[in-house]
Formats: sequence, C-alpha cells, structure tokens
Amino acid sequence: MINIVVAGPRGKMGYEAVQLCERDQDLHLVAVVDSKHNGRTLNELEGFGNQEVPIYSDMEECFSDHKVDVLVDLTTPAFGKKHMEIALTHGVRPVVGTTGFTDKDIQELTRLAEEKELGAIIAPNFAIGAILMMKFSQLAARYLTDVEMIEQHHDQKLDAPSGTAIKTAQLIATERKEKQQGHKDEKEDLAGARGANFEGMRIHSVRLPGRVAHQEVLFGGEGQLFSIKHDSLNRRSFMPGVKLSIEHVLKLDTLVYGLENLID
Ligand SMILES: NC(=O)C1=CN([C@@H]2O[C@H](COP(=O)(O)OP(=O)(O)OC[C@H]3O[C@@H](n4cnc5c(N)ncnc54)[C@H](OP(=O)(O)O)[C@@H]3O)[C@@H](O)[C@H]2O)C=CC1
Ligand SMILES: O=C(O)C1=N[C@H](C(=O)O)C[C@H](O)C1
Repeated sequence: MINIVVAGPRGKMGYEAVQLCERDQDLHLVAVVDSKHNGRTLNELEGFGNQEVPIYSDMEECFSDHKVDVLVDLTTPAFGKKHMEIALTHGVRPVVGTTGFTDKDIQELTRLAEEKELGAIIAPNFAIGAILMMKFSQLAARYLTDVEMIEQHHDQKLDAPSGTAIKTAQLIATERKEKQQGHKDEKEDLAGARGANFEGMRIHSVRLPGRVAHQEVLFGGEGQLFSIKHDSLNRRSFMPGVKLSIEHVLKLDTLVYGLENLID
C-alpha cells in the first residue's frame, strides 16, 4: 500500500485522483489538502460517497499527523511550488501535475530534491498519448524546422501557454535548428496575432468552454504539411500516468520533469 495525500481534491483533476485512489488497491488515500473545509471529512462534501478521509487546509499539519509516501498535487500555479517544498521538507515525494512552473522553479526544486535525496515528479501532462505527441514532435523537428503549435483548453485554465505546449517546445528545441519563422519583415497589426514566441516557434492558445485539453503541432515544409494532434476528451485520460508516476517516484532520488523520461 502506498500512502497518498491529494492536494486540490475538489478540483477537476483532484477529484479524478481521489477516485483513482478509491479504485486502485495499491493506493491508500490517507488525507487530502484543500483550501477550504479544514477539519471535515471528504464524505461530508457533495460527490465523494462514503470516503471518510480527513481534510486539512494546512499541509504541514497534514504531514505531521500522517505517515505519507506521496503527495499528488493538482492545485494552481500559485501553490504548486510551495506544496512541493513542504512535501520534500517533510520527507514526502511529490507527484505534481500542476502547471505554471518556471525554469528557475524547476532548478530550485531539483536542488531541494537532491539535497533531501528524494524522488519528485513534475508532469506537465500525464496522458500517454500526449507524451507520444511530444516525442514524435521532437523527432519530426530534426527534419522539419518550421513549426507552430495550437493548444486548446477549457476556459477555466489559469496559465497560458499550457504546460504541455511549453514542454513540447522545449523538446522540439533540442532537435530543431533555431530559426525565426515567417517573413523577416512581418509585423503584428494587432498585438499577439502571431502567438507566443518560443525560440522562434509560435504557440497559439485557445480557451473555450466545451474544450478539455487538445494540442496540434504543425510542421510545414516545401509543398507539405505534417501535423501531430492529441486530444484528452476527459480527465480519466490522465489517471494511468498519475499511477505510473506514483510508482516511479518511490524509486527516484532526484526530480524528473516530464513523463517522457520515464517511458522508453
Ligand atoms: N499534468 C496533467 O496531466 C494535468 C495538469 N493539469 C493542471 O492541474 C492543475 C489543476 O487543474 P484543474 O483540476 O483543472 O483545476 P481546478 O481549478 O478544477 O482545481 C484546482 C483545485 O485546487 C484547489 N486549490 C487551490 N489552492 C489550493 C491550496 N492552497 N491547497 C489546496 N487546494 C487548493 C482549488 O480549490 P479552490 O478553488 O476552492 O481554492 C481547486 O479545487 C492546473 O495547474 C492544470 O494546469 C490539469 C489537467 C491535466
Ligand atoms: O489545465 C488543464 O486542463 C491541463 N493542463 C495541463 C497543461 O497545462 O498542459 C495538461 C493538460 O493539457 C490539461
């Protein structure tokens, strides 16, 4: 049994992570960390059935009261880093799906994980199909250097571009010969028209009700277009990756950024 704490249980992803622990006999949900409802239990909240799991608003108190192996954090960009620091300081291995980390955040958290000799995972996307999209895009960039990305998400998303788009761009950049795309004299008549600029690649972020999580990577060449697309149609699509990460983090003694590092 792996003792789990989920942070953000009332959220769209946190709710699925709680259900994963309920279904999976290897995972034991010992407590949840929620910004509200301190001192109550999950079964008192709507939608959580008979799960008598204690709710804490203070993560440090939660880790003092329970023996915890893994923190699964699915909260907001403002709290993800702080929660990882608290977990590592308390000897708890974090598996973090929360997006919005900067390069500096990841460097600082890697130092902390190594100092504590603890595994930690930051996964911008837990869906296996999304990981394949990133890996195939990285390979394609070796041959096709003109690339743009369109990512689409629900309209409640806080960060843009998505963590997946940034990670995809970072992987592509390891293979792509750096290039400023488009006409050298192009100009935006409306600011932002050409999207965000990542080393000359453009990322376009769409936010619409009705969307879940979708990304298309477009490669252009002379007389040809190659596109790689992934769609998460619901949030169950992320749960096998959450389980995989929980299992892997127990064997690590450093921080791993991206599930592409855990699959061959
Ligand atoms: N890696 C992946 O595969 C995926 C990652 N994500 C990422 O996961 C994160 C969550 O996404 P999603 O579930 O859609 O977002 P939601 O807004 O639905 O959920 C976030 C939850 O976190 C809670 N929360 C905020 N602050 C705290 C805190 N300090 N302590 C505990 N709980 C807190 C919120 O509660 P309240 O609002 O009441 O404060 C809310 O219930 C985002 O960063 C998103 O980008 C999403 C999908 C897949
Ligand atoms: O907020 C979301 O919904 C998602 N966030 C992650 C991201 O920023 O890439 C993963 C997935 O795209 C869903």
